[in-house]
Amino acid sequence: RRCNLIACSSKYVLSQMHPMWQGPLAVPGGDRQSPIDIVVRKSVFDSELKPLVTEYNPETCQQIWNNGYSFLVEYDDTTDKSTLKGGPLQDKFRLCQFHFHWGESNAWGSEHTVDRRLFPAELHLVHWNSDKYSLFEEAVMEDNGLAVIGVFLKVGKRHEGLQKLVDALPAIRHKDSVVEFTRFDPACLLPVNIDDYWTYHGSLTTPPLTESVTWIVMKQHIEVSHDQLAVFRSLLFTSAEEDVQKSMVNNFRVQQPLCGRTIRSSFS
Ligand SMILES: NS(=O)(=O)/N=C1/NCCS1
Ligand SMILES: [Zn+2]
Repeated sequence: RRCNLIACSSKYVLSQMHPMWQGPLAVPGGDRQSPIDIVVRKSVFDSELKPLVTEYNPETCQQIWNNGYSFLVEYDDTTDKSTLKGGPLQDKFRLCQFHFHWGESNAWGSEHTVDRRLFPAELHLVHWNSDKYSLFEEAVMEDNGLAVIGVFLKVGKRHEGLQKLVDALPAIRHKDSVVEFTRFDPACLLPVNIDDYWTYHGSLTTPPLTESVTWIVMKQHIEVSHDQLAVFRSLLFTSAEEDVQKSMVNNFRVQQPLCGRTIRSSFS
């Protein structure tokens, strides 16, 4: 408890040293960092939470690229074509990208956990508040700037919708590689039931780590095959020019102190 208080009370918290980010990253505030463990019995049912409304337009899908930490599928967010509203959100949020975090083995890889349960991977669909701001870069600095949907992945049957994305990965094996990627509907990656979720106020889990995120973590996971996940692990953190090639695995942040935050659930 004491160590948590130190982490929460200090003006700056040093996020876990991470080789990819060359040393500790001080983040402002530090009392609403992510990811966290979701302790189910401590979450509070909120009957005011509405169903989530996603309206994704596959035509806004543009490219897929390896940013040296994960791979991102990027969407045209110059207009309100792919949006998220409802749930805990007061405003309309625009989809800008989605990406994943995963482990070197199926035993771990997710950033959030549920009662300490780890999943082999976690999908993040990143949206910014287009009612209040005009650019992601602006929204990322504001309390109510971002909304990220987290979906856990479990190893099981092959995910047909994911395969188009998996087939594109060999073309972006190295850091900074990018290929055109169009007409992909991210709704196919959502679980059947999107009405059951946990929500809390937190931060980005990769730079700039700003405390601007309303997290919406789905209770229901999706299934992908072992082979599909293995292709994620065939990506590299390193660029083609580097001598030593490093497999892109374990690209998750260590969990952060809850600092007294309440996690609400949309289900009882
Ligand atoms: N993993 S995450 O979605 O919380 N982090 C991000 N950093 C920049 C855009 S999304
Ligand atoms: Zn993420």
